[in-house]
Amino acid sequence: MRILIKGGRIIDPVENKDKTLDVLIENGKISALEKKLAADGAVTVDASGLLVAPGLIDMHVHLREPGYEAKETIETGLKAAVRGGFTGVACMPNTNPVADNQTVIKYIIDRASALGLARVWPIGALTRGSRGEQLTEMADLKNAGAAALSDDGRPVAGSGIMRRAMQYARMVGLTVISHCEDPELAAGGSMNEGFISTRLGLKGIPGAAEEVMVARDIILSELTGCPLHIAHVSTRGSVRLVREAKARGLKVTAEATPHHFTLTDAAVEGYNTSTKVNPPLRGEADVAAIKEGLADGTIDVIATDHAPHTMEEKDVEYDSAPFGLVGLETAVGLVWRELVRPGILTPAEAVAKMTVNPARLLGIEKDTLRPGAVADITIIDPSLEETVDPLSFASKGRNTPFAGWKLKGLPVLTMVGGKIVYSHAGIKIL
Ligand SMILES: NC(=O)N[C@@H](CC(=O)O)C(=O)O
Ligand SMILES: [Zn+2]
Ligand SMILES: [Zn+2]
Repeated sequence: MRILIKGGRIIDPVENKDKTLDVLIENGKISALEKKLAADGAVTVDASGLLVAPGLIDMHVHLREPGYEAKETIETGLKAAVRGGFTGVACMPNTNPVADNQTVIKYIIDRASALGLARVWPIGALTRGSRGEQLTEMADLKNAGAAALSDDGRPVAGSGIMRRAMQYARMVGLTVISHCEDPELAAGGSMNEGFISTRLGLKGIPGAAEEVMVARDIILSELTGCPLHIAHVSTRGSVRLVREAKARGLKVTAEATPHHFTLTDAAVEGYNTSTKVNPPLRGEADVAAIKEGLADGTIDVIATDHAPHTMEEKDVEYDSAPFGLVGLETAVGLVWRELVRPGILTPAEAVAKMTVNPARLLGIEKDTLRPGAVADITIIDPSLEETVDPLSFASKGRNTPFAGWKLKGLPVLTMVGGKIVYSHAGIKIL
């Protein structure tokens, strides 16, 4: 099987490339990258006017299987991933049972590879049952294929256990991904603490609930030498703490989600439970700081924190709804709307935050379009515009705050290992 992608603008942040070239794919690999390639008998994709990037990676996804298949399965989650332009995702361990042992990690890997959609890198739990009490067998998790360690979904409340977790994670060579939330400061809250929470009569979660833990984990990363990645940064103070940590040369990285750089807590007015997410949507100064952090490199990664829930679970009073919103199928459109078109990031910078940067953190090689590389490729049409329709999602989750939004700049083809796993109806394949 040979595929020729013709006339696209190649964006390869690793090779520092941004120019119009043809790409030939043979036997699952990129075999040539040149001007005006000819390949008789090859399937040809007309990519004129389109961007051809290394396959996008979303390093923060909740696939929900095993245990919560009513919310999502590995299959529906990966269908959503490829439809969103992602050739690979890292999935969080807050399943049932928790991914705190080899069996669950291996199950996820086997199930995903049998599907042949996007690649999956499971993240193992830091503590047993993510209960924050006893460490997991981290070396076993790594041997089974865990790409990083996290108790995401729950904060690690105790500083002592977090310190020991980082010591062991460092020994086995895995990054710790931290969901930074002080449980006492956040207790009972369902949205950002501020003027709007007061007006809506909802209990707030202060930015400080995140920031005290970001500060703590940076201090523990320095103490232990363990690489630390801060999940879903939502406040100006967190951005500042990460910036300072980097300036001091610490091994600290961070991610931001599309919802946190697009929406403020004003979106909660109307009590749409699809705006209920942890950490909560924050204020305007926070959104501005996240954009600044993305632009100046403080925030290395864009990740969705795709968190599907059923309609029944979300169709309740705001304060009793579960936290989380889906993101896989709106991510690229929001990146283009909020970051690329306004000039906050170049296309290559945006692509780097969704390819090589998360890949390096997870210890994955595939992140380039250089000949010889595995053909994981995402094609984006910067001028394609569509209205977000949750009913058309491949995900089981319909819980998006972006329903009805017009997004421009969308993925149109996703290729994994030389196989086209998603293509938009509008793309020309001959
Ligand atoms: N982000 C969320 O609001 N929810 C996530 C958990 C998490 O990412 O902490 C979930 O698993 O539903
Ligand atoms: Zn989290
Ligand atoms: Zn999460």
